[in-house]
Amino acid sequence: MVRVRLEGIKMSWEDFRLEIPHLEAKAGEFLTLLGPSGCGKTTTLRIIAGFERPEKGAVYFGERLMNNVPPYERNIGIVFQDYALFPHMNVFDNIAFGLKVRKIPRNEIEKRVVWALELVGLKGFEKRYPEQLSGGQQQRVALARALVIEPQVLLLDEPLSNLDAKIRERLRGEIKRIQRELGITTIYVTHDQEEAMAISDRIAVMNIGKVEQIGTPLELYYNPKTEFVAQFLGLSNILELRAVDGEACLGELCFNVGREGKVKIFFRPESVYIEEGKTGEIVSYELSPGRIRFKIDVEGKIIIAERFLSEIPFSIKNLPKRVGVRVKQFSIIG
Ligand SMILES: Nc1ncnc2c1ncn2[C@@H]1O[C@H](COP(=O)(O)OP(=O)(O)OP(=O)(O)O)[C@@H](O)[C@H]1O
Repeated sequence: MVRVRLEGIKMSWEDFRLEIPHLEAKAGEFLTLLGPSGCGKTTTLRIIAGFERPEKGAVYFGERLMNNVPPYERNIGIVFQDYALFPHMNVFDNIAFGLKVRKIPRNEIEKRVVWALELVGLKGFEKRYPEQLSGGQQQRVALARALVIEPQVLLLDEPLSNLDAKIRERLRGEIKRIQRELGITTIYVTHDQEEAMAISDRIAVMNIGKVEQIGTPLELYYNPKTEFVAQFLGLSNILELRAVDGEACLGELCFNVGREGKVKIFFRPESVYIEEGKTGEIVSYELSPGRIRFKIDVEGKIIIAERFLSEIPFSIKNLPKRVGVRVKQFSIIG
């Protein structure tokens, strides 16, 4: 297990600047780089892999400075979005390739390939060719190929984005299980917030070449530091209010903020509770299995609330025009 650390990284293309003063994946950690297309996730991963040389800054694996170590000597396993298997080689040879290059003895290669195939649930597929495999199976082979060399760091660049939703969900569970089992430091790139939340120990949210915030999925979800992070991770309510005597109010809906002046208050729809009362007017609602999402107008501002159907004190057929609104968990951003 090794810690991966970036210090003072700067890199620029014509119309893009990547700037990462400090970013660290702890030893054995599953760290995800999450952000919209073009924010610099892949470039960051390529710098860690050694495919890209930053103009400034340093990459460390443990205490070792890696800047001048070429990719093939960094002992990393990499999986890309498009599998990148060799089409003319069967599964066994695809997985064995990196071991052959390293001149590992034949019997050791066989043992390791069998181990890797079992790890990814593809025992018995040795003789198949990539074209005889589904997308999900091809990606398992790519994962086995990355792991068979026993890398100290695993880098995954959108490995699931070419797969359909069901397989994507199953495979992400397996990637997580394997990562835990091997305890391998893993850096994962995705633009899918749900995937990032499901799979990561910590997430670094990136935007236009910068890391906006890093934290556990729950920290980021409930305590985002910026509007970008709040909005990127899901539906959010953000209210700009003026606090007086430590309290910021929108009509009857008050927040104890412990400060004066302008504040930006953030809360998730599932932190909003609905009760009998007159705080706001129901503008619309949407049903999904077992749940209900309301838009409620409170003093001219729309608040989104989401609850289990069993939690609201009214029948849907008999919803009142006005309801009481309470927010149980909020934070201040900006
Ligand atoms: N070799 C290159 N030459 C010029 N510009 C590049 C190069 N590689 C990346 N870029 C630019 O750097 C920016 C960041 O690209 P990068 O691939 O790191 O983003 P990303 O967050 O991984 O995006 P995506 O999710 O679309 O893959 C983009 O504007 C891209 O066009």
